[in-house]
Amino acid sequence: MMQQYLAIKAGYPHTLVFYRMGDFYELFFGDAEKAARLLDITLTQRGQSAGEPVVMAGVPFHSIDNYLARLIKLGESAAICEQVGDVATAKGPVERKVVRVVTPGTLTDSELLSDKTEAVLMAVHPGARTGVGLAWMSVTQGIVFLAQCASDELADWIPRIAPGELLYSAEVTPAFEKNVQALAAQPLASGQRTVAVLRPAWAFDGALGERKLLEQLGAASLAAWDAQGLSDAHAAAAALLDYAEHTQGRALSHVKSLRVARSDELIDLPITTRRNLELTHTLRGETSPTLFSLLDVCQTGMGSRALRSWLLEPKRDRSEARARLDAIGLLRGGLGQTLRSALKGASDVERITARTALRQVRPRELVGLGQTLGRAQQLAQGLQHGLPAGGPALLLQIAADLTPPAGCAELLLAALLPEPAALVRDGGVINHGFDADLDELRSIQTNCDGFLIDLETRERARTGIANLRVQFNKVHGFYIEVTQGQIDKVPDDYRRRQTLKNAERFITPELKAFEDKALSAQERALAREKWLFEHLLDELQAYIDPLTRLARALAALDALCALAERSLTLNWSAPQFVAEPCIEIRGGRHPVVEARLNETTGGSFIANDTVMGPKQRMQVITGPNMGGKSTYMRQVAVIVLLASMGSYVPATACRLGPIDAIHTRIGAADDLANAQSTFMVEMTEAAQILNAATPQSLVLMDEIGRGTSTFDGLALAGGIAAHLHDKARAFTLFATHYFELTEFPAGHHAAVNVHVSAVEGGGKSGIVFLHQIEPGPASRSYGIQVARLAGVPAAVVQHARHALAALESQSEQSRSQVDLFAPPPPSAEPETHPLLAALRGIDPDALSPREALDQLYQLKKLSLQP
Ligand SMILES: Nc1ncnc2c1ncn2[C@@H]1O[C@H](COP(=O)(O)OP(=O)(O)OP(=O)(O)O)[C@@H](O)[C@H]1O
Repeated sequence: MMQQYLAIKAGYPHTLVFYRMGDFYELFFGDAEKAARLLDITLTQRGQSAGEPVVMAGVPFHSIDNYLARLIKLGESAAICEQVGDVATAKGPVERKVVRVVTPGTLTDSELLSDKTEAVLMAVHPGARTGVGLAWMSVTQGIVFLAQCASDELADWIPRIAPGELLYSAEVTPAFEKNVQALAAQPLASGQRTVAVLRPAWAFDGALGERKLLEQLGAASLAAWDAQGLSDAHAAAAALLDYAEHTQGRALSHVKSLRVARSDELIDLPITTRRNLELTHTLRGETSPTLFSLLDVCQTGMGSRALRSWLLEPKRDRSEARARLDAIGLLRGGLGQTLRSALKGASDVERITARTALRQVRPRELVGLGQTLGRAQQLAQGLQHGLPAGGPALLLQIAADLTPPAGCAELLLAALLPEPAALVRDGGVINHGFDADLDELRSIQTNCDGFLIDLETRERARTGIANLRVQFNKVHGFYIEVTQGQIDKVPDDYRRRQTLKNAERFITPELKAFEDKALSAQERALAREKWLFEHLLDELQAYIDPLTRLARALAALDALCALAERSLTLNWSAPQFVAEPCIEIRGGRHPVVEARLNETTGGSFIANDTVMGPKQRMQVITGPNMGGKSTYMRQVAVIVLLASMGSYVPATACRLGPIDAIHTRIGAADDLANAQSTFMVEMTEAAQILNAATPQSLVLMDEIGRGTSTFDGLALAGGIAAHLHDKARAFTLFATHYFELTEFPAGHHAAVNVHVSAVEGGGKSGIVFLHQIEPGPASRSYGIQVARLAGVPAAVVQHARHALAALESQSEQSRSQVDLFAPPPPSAEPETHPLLAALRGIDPDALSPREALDQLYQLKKLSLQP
């Protein structure tokens, strides 16, 4: 057995091999030690192999999914090795084979996957020059995507595609490998990481990739997909498909779609933008409250996944968004609500279809599929009824695709019990009346008692032995028992089976025949069920294409109905796309902040207008902290994004010109993992934006420059604003605390000042935020009031007031003469402890970690003074 194990393990050196032994999956040697550590299971030792004790660890077969889920979360892969030979006839260990490999990028099992996200597998292959070929897919979705990009663009593509696994060739340059590993190591927006997987160089072959793609598509040329000539992407696709087939243990017959992604096709949403706008994860990494959590009222996992990809991949071309808006417009009129109720509880047809193609589907999933097909039929009819003649093209297409393939639902209904066993292995899956042989085998089992009573009655009558009994025991099987006193009445066809003290036991040819049938019936019924199930899977292969289309139609309908529902519930309106460059929003709101306000304080959100066009491309936004600057800027970006995906928007009206990117530089988070300081991160992000922004980009800059000293920061912020205004000419929202920047519009014709309003005097904090955007610069910054509101000690606030007064009184003179940190006169405040004075002298943002530590020691020392 160890020989067999080692031979199998040799094929999966980097994967944990789960080796089936009876009711357990066992892991051996290094795998066992690793699994024991990761899964907290017990290590044991048994026997010897090559003179060493065999170290092993096992998990019960019925709870394997649970362990697999944990391993996958940790980025590990597992090869599942089953017994495939016949236990009864095997000499030596039963034949075993790896039937599937479960890896983070190729999950198909509904038990291991979240129903709202895809597991994505990706391959990258550097070409002869500087380009890189990319290929990616989700095995359950069945679409292969190809792209080619410059190698420095990989850093944009990988986080956007967010693969669970990233394949690369064993023969790339060390620099490329280092880059791939560094990109894989970066946490994704979800907090998950990508696992980089080394594959043999021969797997990355362009010609092989092209051939494999043609085979999948059943086509003679890739021209129809505009995918010819992308040899680096083809090479990546070769490795991608090879690996996916290797993990699934079979060809991927359901993968029949191909798409070429071009970097200029989508609105650019860099990972920083996704993070800052809190699209799918909050800045803390939670999935709610986010824009997606607010939008996602889908009834099915398929719908949620579609909606998510619409949100994260809006197209620059507006035709898709227009089609969705038309559809939503119609669904808002009551039809959407009806369809939503009908969608409730529908099965995940997309995943079930993929799993059917991969022959991994479970009986209950197929029953769910059968029921959902009935529902799809109703939905198709409901839609066709509800649509006006020539009604929205998207809905007409969905209605056509929703019509189930003829015969499929009927086949499933006829073939499967309404509540089948979880696994075919246990039997109890195939329906009654579907197969005459199975019915007979089953009737033997169920009618056993009836037959025996009937036989007993007949034999009593035939022999005249009144106390004759037909019975069964495990050792001797079926028999007819006759007491010694009646032996002479026994007919000739009785064969003696066993002699007891008071009785003889006989068998007859009829009983023998029944015995053979009954004893093997159960086994045969099980074998027959397995065969029938496999046969059913064969038959279902013919339906894979229409089922895949139906799944996409269901998903799209669900997502559209969700958007229609949101637009009604949250009071959103339809955006209008125009050709001239502009972003015009009337009564815009930030949907997530608004919802949170509603929930928590019941307070109402103050709506704001935004008007930007060729003559007014930049807004310099000033106003107090907490005044709503960030919220205002984000709401503009969110509204632009929602419109671009084809959703209604939280505004009373919205006119939108072409948009190619949304860039954001907001907040400051230390990138500790990459040992970059706050300021370094800030400047790196700013540099990326300055290099990428175009006149069709929307740029959000929140307090740029605050990570360094005032003069540095101010100088940098001014330079950045000038570049965005003069060179990039992007639509820019520029929030700043540098009052000096309010002079910027005077010298730059397309920039204007706006401010968030606040009034002094109200409440105990001395300030009331109105959250209203108004023209012109803010009159003052209210920083000290906000500090007081936040609970900064009164002495510090008082000190600050003093310093501020000094600054203001000297504002006409040179600023450098003002000593910001000069202690206030003794009358204003009692004498300060040297510790406080030292504390005040520290600018945390300007310190290196080393200096910070030194300062800490200093402070500690000072604290000991009386
Ligand atoms: N338009 C609005 N209507 C109602 N409440 C708002 C509005 N805008 C902002 N708020 C509330 O004010 C809070 C602070 O807003 P925001 O973070 O945008 O302020 P800010 O000016 O960017 O502050 P800072 O400069 O400190 O970052 C929000 O969390 C929200 O609760």
